[in-house]
Amino acid sequence: MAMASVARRKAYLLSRNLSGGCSDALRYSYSLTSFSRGFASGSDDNDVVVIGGGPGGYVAAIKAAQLGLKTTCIEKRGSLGGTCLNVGCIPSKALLHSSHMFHEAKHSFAHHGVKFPSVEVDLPAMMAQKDKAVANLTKGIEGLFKKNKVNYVKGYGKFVSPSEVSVDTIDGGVTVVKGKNIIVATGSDVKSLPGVTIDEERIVSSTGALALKEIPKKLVVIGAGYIGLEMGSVWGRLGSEVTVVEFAPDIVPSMDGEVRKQFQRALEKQKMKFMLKTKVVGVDTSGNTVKLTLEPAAGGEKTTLEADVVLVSAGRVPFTAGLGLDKIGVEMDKAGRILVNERFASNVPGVYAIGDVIPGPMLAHKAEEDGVACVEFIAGKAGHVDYDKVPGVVYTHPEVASVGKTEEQVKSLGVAYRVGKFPFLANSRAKAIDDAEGIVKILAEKETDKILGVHIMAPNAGELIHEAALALSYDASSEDIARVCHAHPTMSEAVKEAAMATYDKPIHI
Ligand SMILES: Cc1cc2nc3c(=O)[nH]c(=O)nc-3n(C[C@H](O)[C@H](O)[C@H](O)COP(=O)(O)OP(=O)(O)OC[C@H]3O[C@@H](n4cnc5c(N)ncnc54)[C@H](O)[C@@H]3O)c2cc1C
Ligand SMILES: NC(=O)c1ccc[n+]([C@@H]2O[C@H](COP(=O)([O-])OP(=O)(O)OC[C@H]3O[C@@H](n4cnc5c(N)ncnc54)[C@H](O)[C@@H]3O)[C@@H](O)[C@H]2O)c1
Repeated sequence: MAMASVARRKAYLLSRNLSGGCSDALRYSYSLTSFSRGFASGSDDNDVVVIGGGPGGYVAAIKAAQLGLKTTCIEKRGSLGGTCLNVGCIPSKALLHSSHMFHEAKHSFAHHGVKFPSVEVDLPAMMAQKDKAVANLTKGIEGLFKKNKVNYVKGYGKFVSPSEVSVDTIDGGVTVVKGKNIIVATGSDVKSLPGVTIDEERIVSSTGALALKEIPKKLVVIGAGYIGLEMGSVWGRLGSEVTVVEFAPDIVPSMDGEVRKQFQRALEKQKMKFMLKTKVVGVDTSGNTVKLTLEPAAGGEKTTLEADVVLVSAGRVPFTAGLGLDKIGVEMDKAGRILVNERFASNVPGVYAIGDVIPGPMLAHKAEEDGVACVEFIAGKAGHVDYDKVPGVVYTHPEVASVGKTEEQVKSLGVAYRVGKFPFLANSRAKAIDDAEGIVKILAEKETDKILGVHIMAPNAGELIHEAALALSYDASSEDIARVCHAHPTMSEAVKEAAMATYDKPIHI
């Protein structure tokens, strides 16, 4: 049965040549031979040991167990879910939602005919709701481990050999966990900036920004990326004056340029200030406020900026401290990322790596896909991840979501293309709910109409993008999307109309 489904998948992948002719068919052919060190049979050894219980690690562990492999997951923080669940995706989305509700209540409800005398923020209650969401979800993963018979060891793991991990357990003991195959899923940590010392009170990383005890009057954010804009939005909505200092000429440099411009305007309307092409060259914490010294990125006259709290969000770096990778000879690149091949195998036989600790987008869903594919390869099955089709979402309001290539990337490839756009101002659902700021933009190959990239700015862009992700994964054309019947009235109709605009004409504009 399993062989039949593998054969079907191989025929499918080869026939479709899915990701631009490179990875899928190739990855499949790797998967036909198991490069793993084999599986445990009756011994105490594990088939798979996973170091790190984040979205990459815990998903890999569950999938490995589901594939019948004896599996142990080692996690040092005492709770599962990694950065994402404990101090990342989930708590930030909880605060984004709560702060959005406050902002709506204060600024939009009356317009909809919903009035009450006053609205105020109860910050401890907001934080408690966030903490409850995190606690429930981390416990949920422990439940999934039990259900799938994944052995869970709480402690700090380090390699003593390519098949043995010594764990300093959180209750003070030491234990050695042996595995035929070991997956490193140790994630990432905040990138520090020279001369800017994070104390998680006045100079905070995202972790501190998720747990401030008071709403800062002035918040300065260093870095206009995902974290800076999301956490800047949270505190801006709650009343902080937010200034974002960005080294590059643009916010979220990886975003489609046209959508980015509209996005920046939307954030500026929400009173977020931007200082682009600017770098922080000094920080003085001696007074009651933090004083930042700034300089144009290209050099020039220095200026100062005061803040009650400074958020350092200038990127993240792979986390491999104390793992002993050098001891077993695992190769890494200059950025400290573990180098792996198409099967997530490092240069050391039996040692694999997934998620934020390897090259690729630092996103939870990408880490999960890595985890599943990695253990499928270990089990001798077909694994599949296409980094060109990983959606990205900035969860501000409006949200910005994209999948595939930006217009700048398409241009640089020299591909002849068409663009179809549709504004939410012409979408009936968006108008009905009075939340119509945004656009859908589709890029398709001129000759074949094959979709190359989709970019959406909309209140719920993070949900809308998956129609596009599916289309891209199936090599669909814009006409394929346009000819699918979309329910009315929905925001999704804007995707259909943008698709119509790509190969022909939209109806409603
Ligand atoms: C504020 C914030 C918001 C984010 N929001 C989103 C979002 O909305 N969507 C999204 O897709 N991504 C988001 N991310 C990124 C996302 O969190 C990461 O891409 C994702 O967590 C990576 O998963 P991972 O499993 O590779 O690593 P991690 O989640 O970092 O997990 C690694 C785990 O390994 C453990 N570990 C490390 N070393 C050892 C060791 N030696 N022994 C034992 N355990 C060890 C760590 O304690 C950690 O729990 C956000 C990140 C931040 C910081
Ligand atoms: N919604 C999401 O999916 C989400 C949310 C949060 C975090 N994340 C992930 O976490 C990672 C880290 O987030 P992040 O926002 O820290 O990084 P980022 O890479 O998204 O953005 C960092 C920004 O800081 C700028 N920068 C770098 N050095 C600087 C300096 N010295 N001065 C001023 N600006 C500087 C960069 O040009 C960039 O715009 C992201 O790569 C993202 O993948 C994802």
